[in-house]
Parts: sequence; C-alpha cells; structure tokens
Amino acid sequence: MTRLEIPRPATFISLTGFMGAGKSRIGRELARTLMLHFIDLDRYIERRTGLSIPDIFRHLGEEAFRQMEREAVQELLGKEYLVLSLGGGTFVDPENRRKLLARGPVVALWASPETILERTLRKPGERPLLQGENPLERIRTLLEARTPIYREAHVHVSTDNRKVEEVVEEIVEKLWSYAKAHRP
Ligand SMILES: Nc1ncnc2c1ncn2[C@@H]1O[C@H](COP(=O)(O)OP(=O)(O)O)[C@@H](O)[C@H]1O
Ligand SMILES: O=C(O)C1=C[C@@H](OP(=O)(O)O)[C@@H](O)[C@H](O)C1
Ligand SMILES: [Mg+2]
Repeated sequence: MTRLEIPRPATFISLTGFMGAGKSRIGRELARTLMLHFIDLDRYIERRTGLSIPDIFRHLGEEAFRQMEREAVQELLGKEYLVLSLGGGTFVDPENRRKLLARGPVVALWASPETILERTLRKPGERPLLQGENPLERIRTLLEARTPIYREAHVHVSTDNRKVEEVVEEIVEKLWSYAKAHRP
C-alpha cells in the first residue's frame, strides 16, 4: 500500500433512490468521509448544458433529458475515486442500471412518501415530475412503480428521521460488509 492509498470499501460508489431520498446531500458527505471525489449527475448535466433541470424538461422534454443522463453516465463510468449521486430516474433505465451495477457498489436510499413530500416541498419547482395536483399521490404511485428497480441496488439504507451523519455511517458500514462478502 502506498502512502496515498487509504483503506476504503470501494472507489466508485453510486447512489440511487427516489427524489428527496437524500442522494445529493448524502453523496457529498459520503465522499467527504471516504476522501473520494463527488459528482451529482443533475448538476453535471446542468453545467454541461447551461440549463436547469426544470428548463431541460420544459424546453427539450423528458426523453431528451434521459438521453443526456445516459451520455453523462457513460462518461463518468470511466472515472476513479468517485461518489456519483444519480437522479431518481437514472437507475430506471436498464442500460444505466446494468453498467452502474457492474462498475461498483450501488447504494439505494429510502424514505417514506411523507418524508419525500416534506423534503421536496422545500424547493418547489425543482422537480418537474412532482408538479401538478396532489404531489403525495404522485409520489406514492411513482415510488411504488420504481421500488422493484431500486431494490436491485447492492446496499440499502433508510433515511427517514435520521441525521445525515448517521446515514453516512450506516452506508460506510454496509459498504465494508459488501466489500468483504464480494472480495475476489
Ligand atoms: N437525512 C436527512 N434528514 C433531513 N433532511 C435531509 C436528509 N437528507 C437530505 N435531506 C434534505 O432533503 C432535501 C432533498 O435532499 P436531496 O439530497 O436533494 O435528495 P435527492 O438528491 O435524493 O433528490 C434537501 O433539502 C436535503 O438537505
Ligand atoms: O426521479 C426522477 O426521474 C428525477 C429526479 C431528479 O433528481 P433527484 O432524485 O436528485 O431529485 C432529476 O433527475 C429529475 O427531476 C428527474
Ligand atoms: Mg439529487
């Protein structure tokens, strides 16, 4: 081990889960804890295009956004020492899912529909898929449809009523267990 190599459970970690589960927030803290680089896929796409996520949806449409996500995932798979926080729909795409699961551990963050509503209401207008009448119903329906997909992640952590530091600590512990169980 060289001096710069510190023990880490993994060197490429993706975070998935529903909108408001905490991927962006927790990913940044996880990267800090493990001394890894951090990229939030939505912010990466916004920087690349010079457009906000709501503007991409409004002016170019969801399918154009999904294509941008696929391209961004493909570009970032080549990076090393990275925590990558995905958007809530990135892992729904089968091609993204296959590639990310093969690249390194994927962590799914979970939260109840009520927690998701409370967290996403903090910045109304930021999440185009939750606009319109009855957002709680929208969250319930979409979460139910996506649950079997998020279940494909390697590691699962609940974020309901838990501090960011607690969630990060549990992720690190579970990543070590995962690494030990899957050591070549
Ligand atoms: N464990 C947590 N406890 C309380 N608030 C949280 C927690 N994790 C995230 N948040 C807050 O919830 C909101 C949504 O989190 P965010 O990381 O943007 O979710 P995602 O990227 O999964 O959509 C943000 O205001 C964030 O600070
Ligand atoms: O669930 C989704 O399909 C989406 C989630 C968002 O990211 P967050 O999960 O970080 O809010 C963002 O990528 C876009 O609004 C679509
Ligand atoms: Mg996010």
